[in-house]
Amino acid sequence: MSATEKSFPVSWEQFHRDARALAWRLAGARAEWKAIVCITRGGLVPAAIIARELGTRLIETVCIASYHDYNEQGDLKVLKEISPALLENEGDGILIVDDLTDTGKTAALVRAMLPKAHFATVYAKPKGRPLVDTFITEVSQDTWIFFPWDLGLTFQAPIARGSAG
Ligand SMILES: O=P(O)(O)OC[C@H]1O[C@H](OP(=O)(O)OP(=O)(O)O)[C@H](O)[C@@H]1O
Ligand code: HPA
Ligand SMILES: [Mg+2]
Repeated sequence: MSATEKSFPVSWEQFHRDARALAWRLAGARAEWKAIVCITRGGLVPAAIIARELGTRLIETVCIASYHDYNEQGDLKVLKEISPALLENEGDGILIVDDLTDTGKTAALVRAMLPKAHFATVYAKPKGRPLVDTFITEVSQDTWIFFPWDLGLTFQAPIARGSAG
């Protein structure tokens, strides 16, 4: 991915609110989803919240890794594929969930596995946006989203001291 200049830190409360907002939209898109396929690891957290809101009990994972060192994307590696039972009818009625789409490479790979599934992410950047059916918040391509599970409480330098700290 390209160099990121801005940061968008997300608290647990904000993530919960945004994932719940996504669930509201998905509830309006279809009466019932056959299953949720979540893209690990980031998709596990919104998938749990959405499954709770929509009453979905069948949850599958597709395990993909690509960002190895902070914001450096390497080759996409599929560590675990989707169960063949869920690949029937090209994924019609299946909901794919991830935390975000950035370049769209992960979304394109999973979309090819389930072409008729509905793809939902909590956050989207412009390059990935066309690959997603439903999302909540868009941030610019040069923004890095910091998820609550990657953050801790640290001292913040006063604004008057400037970025030098
Ligand atoms: O649109 P893209 O540029 O493909 O990037 C988006 C993907 O990158 C992150 O996953 P990552 O591969 O870092 O693994 P993780 O979910 O285990 O953190 C994120 O959770 C998305 O799945
Ligand atoms: O902006 C991001 N934040 C966290 N993980 C990511 N993986 C790709 N882009 C991002
Ligand atoms: Mg991921």
